[in-house]
Amino acid sequence: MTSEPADSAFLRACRRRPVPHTPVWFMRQAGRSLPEYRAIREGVPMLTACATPDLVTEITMQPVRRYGVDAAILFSDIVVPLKAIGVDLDIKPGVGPVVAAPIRDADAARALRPIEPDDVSYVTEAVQALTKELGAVPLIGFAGAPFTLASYLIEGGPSKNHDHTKAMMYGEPGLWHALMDRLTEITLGFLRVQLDAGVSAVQLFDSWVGAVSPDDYREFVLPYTSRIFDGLAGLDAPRIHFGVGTGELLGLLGEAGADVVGVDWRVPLDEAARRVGPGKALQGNLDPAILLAPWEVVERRAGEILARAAGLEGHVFNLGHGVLPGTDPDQLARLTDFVHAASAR
Ligand SMILES: Cc1c2[nH]c(c1CCC(=O)O)Cc1[nH]c(c(CCC(=O)O)c1C)Cc1[nH]c(c(CCC(=O)O)c1C)Cc1[nH]c(c(C)c1CCC(=O)O)C2
Repeated sequence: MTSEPADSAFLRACRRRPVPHTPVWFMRQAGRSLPEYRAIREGVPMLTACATPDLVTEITMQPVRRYGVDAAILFSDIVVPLKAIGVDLDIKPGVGPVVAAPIRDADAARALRPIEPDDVSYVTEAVQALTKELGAVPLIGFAGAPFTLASYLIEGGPSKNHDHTKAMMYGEPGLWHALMDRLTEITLGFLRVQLDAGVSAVQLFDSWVGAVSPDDYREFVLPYTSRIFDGLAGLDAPRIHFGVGTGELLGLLGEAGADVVGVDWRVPLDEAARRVGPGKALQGNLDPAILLAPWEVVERRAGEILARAAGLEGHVFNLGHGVLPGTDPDQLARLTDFVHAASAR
């Protein structure tokens, strides 16, 4: 039995140390797939829930109790720090973040001020309560990466092609870099608040960055993600970097400086390891849609992922993206047990 997060299989795998079993957690493990989540959220808007420490604590704990996953992830959202510094936005059920006045000019970009710990005191409070309640189970903090935040701010909401975002990137590079610079400071500030409060690891979600080419990533995104990981170096807390559709960017994600690279389901883990390069642990990468198939299919596919990961120095089992709301929680419970048993050494 371990008693400190420091000895946990999750943190050991992130650091590429030997583990008793492959650790597992699920992106969006807290959320609509859980009946106890739907019950507690009834009548409470998403951003209100994120700003209420008791609710954050309870919702974060729900999947830990139910599944026995190897890590908890703070219940929050990538737009919480933007709301906290005064951006007029909301999270619409079934849609996602919606921004009242999309940012398309320099004045609007200049209005984005750095975040102070007092802006998100509810996050500090929730993290402190959670680290007590979790005991030996590590808590992952997170933030949205500048590109993904920029996309929501510039488009005004979810977007398929990120047209306005790219129009600014290519057409007004000065404005783009000024906006990314501010978002980098906000992201760093929000992650530091969580680290100061006691999270054991952090994940940077650059969910939509798969929309750009490698050359454009290097010019328009890499300077900022690198600055974030450099700013969090030497802290003892592993840094995870995740995006969707990043097959062609994996080498650059490795360059950005995280300890762990999250991989979606499009690239097998052994091939992902070659693309990311040496010295990194990998996280992933079951297609969340597979959980909608019968258990026998889930088991076979999860076994294939463990086999692909067998030669890696550090592997954290996860999905390639978040749990789909229609997922049967029993599938996730069985999957957690299966990964633990099949990887036991
Ligand atoms: C792009 C992004 C967002 N938010 C997030 C990302 C990056 C991860 C990813 O790529 O999925 C990050 C996020 N959002 C949420 C978490 C909680 C922690 C977890 O369990 O993983 C995390 C890590 C809670 C949430 N964030 C949101 C929900 C659903 C809100 C609800 O339950 O009403 C949850 C549980 C809302 C949200 N917020 C966002 C979207 C796309 C949505 C879904 C909209 C919908 O389908 O209703 C923006």
